[in-house]
Amino acid sequence: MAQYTRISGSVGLITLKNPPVNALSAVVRQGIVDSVERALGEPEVKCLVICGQSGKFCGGADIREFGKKMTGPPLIPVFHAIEAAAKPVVAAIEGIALGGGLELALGCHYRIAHSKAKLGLPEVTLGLLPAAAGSQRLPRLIGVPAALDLITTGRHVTAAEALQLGIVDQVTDHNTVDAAVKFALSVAGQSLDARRISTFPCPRLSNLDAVFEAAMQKVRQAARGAIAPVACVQAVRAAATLPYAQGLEREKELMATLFTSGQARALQYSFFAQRAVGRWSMPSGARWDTSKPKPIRKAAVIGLGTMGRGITVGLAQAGLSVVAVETQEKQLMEAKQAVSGMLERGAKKRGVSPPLGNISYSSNIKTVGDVDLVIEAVFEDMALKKEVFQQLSAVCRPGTFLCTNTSGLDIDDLASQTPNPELVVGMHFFAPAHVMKLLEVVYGPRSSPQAVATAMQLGKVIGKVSVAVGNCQGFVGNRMLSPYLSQANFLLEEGATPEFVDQVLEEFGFAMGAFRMSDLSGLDVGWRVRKAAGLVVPGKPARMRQGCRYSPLGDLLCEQGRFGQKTGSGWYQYDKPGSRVAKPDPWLHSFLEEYRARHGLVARRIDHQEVLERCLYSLINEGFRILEEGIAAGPEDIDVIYVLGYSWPRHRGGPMFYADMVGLTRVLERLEFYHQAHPDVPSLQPCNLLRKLVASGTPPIHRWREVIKKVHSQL
Ligand SMILES: CC(C)(COP(=O)(O)OP(=O)(O)OC[C@H]1O[C@@H](n2cnc3c(N)ncnc32)[C@H](O)[C@@H]1OP(=O)(O)O)[C@@H](O)C(=O)NCCC(=O)NCCSC(=O)CC(=O)CCCCCCCCCCCCC(=O)O
Ligand SMILES: NC(=O)C1=CN([C@@H]2O[C@H](COP(=O)(O)OP(=O)(O)OC[C@H]3O[C@@H](n4cnc5c(N)ncnc54)[C@H](O)[C@@H]3O)[C@@H](O)[C@H]2O)C=CC1
Repeated sequence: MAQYTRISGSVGLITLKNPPVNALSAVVRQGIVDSVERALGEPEVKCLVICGQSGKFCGGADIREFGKKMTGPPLIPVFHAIEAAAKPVVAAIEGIALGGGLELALGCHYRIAHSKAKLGLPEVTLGLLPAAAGSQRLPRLIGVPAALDLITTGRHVTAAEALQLGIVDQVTDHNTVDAAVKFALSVAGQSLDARRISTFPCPRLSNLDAVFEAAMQKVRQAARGAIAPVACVQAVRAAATLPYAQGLEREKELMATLFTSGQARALQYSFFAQRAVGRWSMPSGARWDTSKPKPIRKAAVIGLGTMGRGITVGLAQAGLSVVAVETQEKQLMEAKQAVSGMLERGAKKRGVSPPLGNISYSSNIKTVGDVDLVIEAVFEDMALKKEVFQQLSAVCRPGTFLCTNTSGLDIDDLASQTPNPELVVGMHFFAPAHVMKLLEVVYGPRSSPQAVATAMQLGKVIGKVSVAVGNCQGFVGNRMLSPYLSQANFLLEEGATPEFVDQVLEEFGFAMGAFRMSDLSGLDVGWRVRKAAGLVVPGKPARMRQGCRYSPLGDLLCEQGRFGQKTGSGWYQYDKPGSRVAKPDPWLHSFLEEYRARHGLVARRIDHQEVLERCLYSLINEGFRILEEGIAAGPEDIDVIYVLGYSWPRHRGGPMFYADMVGLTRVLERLEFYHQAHPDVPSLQPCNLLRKLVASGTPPIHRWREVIKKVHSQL
């Protein structure tokens, strides 16, 4: 609702009340209309202030209303009524003014912000544009280049930047509503002609075409197929070239296309999914709201390689004390330098001082005796990790949580090395660990709810989106990646090139195709895992293992020392080791031809559809198996992992959402088709849960859990 009160006799105060973020629901919109009307009708009222309850101005349109039947007054006329008011209306912005919230403020005649407030038009991140006149008012207020930046990126700006850009008129460190009331009284009675943004001409640009061409090129490059950023540029162009009323028409037209698009649905699903994963549960019944985390003040990181360094940075930046342990003296020195560099760069960006003093370095594991939690990040070698866990059990004080950053080893096996297996969980970070938002928190059968809650909470403290998953080889993300990469390799055997497979996957929206990604992460990583699993057996019939199809292509490249970018060659060639520019490699093409000839394989023409379907549907099929086994609690968990950890295009929601969009019947049919063609590839065999969902009438994704429960109850 919106509450109307009178203060100081002559100020009408409208308070938006819709927890948690005072979103503009139908009731709130109606409340604003009624309150404005009332204030304008009261002769004693000289001016109005609009604020939000609980220190939050407004989080924008109520996203939960999207896709439902529209009720209540639409936003645009509400904001026009405010702008047209004959008494000054001042927005008192505390906390947030986002999306429709900022558009509401732009409809007001003046804006006062608290110094800690954040403002922005993040609609593009939900697959939309600021269609409550934001795309038309903002360029008129701050000019085209700045508006293009804010609207196409959706970034939030601080109050200080908003003041500098001209979005707000005043910033206060004190009570914002008091400041706004004082300000409103000071301008009461003054002419409002120069305060109605919709009447402003858009500031002229001499190089208008060039500005928009450059903006379009930039968003197309970054968008990876997302349509909203493109529509945002078009809407701002309308503001720059058309009268306000016509610009609004164009904004509406563009919004209509976006609003009903699958991309907007996917992005809005993704928004809620990222919040839903925080409400985790375990098969034991333990849950987020019944398990209390322990506060972590001091942590240790063991192993300062690629991952340990990033994890140390993340912990120190969040204000924790960190003991960073590395046995190799040379590595320790290098790590210290690298970590300090990362902290300094990060601090410079945020305008704070680097928290170098939060970290103590050591080559002796005994120095971790007084920490609350340890994160082990030594080589991916079970024997070594077991040794480290035994050492930790001996030196850590009772109750210390022992976490491992393993990419896929058995958490329970590791836990068995300690007298307190309930304190052991996986904290699987993604590289670079201080940048990537995802954290898989892996519980074993003996992990306590408190250990899971503590790891989830620590993830939050260091700014991660944490997803709780069960223990199995590769957990969720890497396990699903395995059939995807296998299919990519099989396609090479059958006639495709790495360039073609990558092109199709990148056109779909991945930041990198399967082969460019493998070259970046290092081909030796998978090679070691396959060796440990007994799959790399020199001299064995190359293309079958344990009765299943197996491609040794990656192993053969590793045997040649081609580990990817780091060695200057892999699936592609690079100018020098470490270079990032992948170039097609004639050597690789001849190698593939010789390989096919050696194995009697005849190259055939493979089209886009086959590449996409085989790579994606085998990955999705594994996702259904994971749901069936209860390794992930729901499809949202898998989708968040893929969007945040594996560069799955956000505007496609995630693999399970994508399956829902394509249609489960279609996914099942195509998997059946490919499995018939490749009966020796078990990952193409549709799993029971997928069949069950189709048999139960292909319910929409938000109802899959009902069927998953039934699958469990039959086990
Ligand atoms: C606000 C935040 C920054 C807060 O962050 P934090 O404190 O970290 O808390 P969270 O966990 O994120 O959130 C807490 C809680 O709040 C829920 N929530 C947050 N924002 C919203 C919201 N806007 N609506 C509803 N609920 C919200 C969140 O889900 C959490 O709850 P939980 O899920 O239960 O845990 C952060 O939350 C944030 O960034 N929020 C999003 C802000 C945002 O993006 N705002 C923009 C919204 S879109 C908007 O405003 C649209 C417009 O401006 C234009 C609308 C015009 C509409 C006109 C429609 C015309 C259509 C024409 C086509 C017709 C086609 C046809 O013909 O049919
Ligand atoms: N590299 C990646 O992209 C990812 C790796 N991981 C996992 O993280 C772990 C570490 O991987 P990376 O950082 O890539 O390895 P890395 O090879 O870069 O670093 C490992 C470090 O551990 C040190 N070390 C070895 N034994 C030690 C001991 N007993 N005590 C202290 N330090 C010791 C080594 O000297 C080395 O510096 C592995 O389990 C890996 O599977 C997880 C996610 C992503």
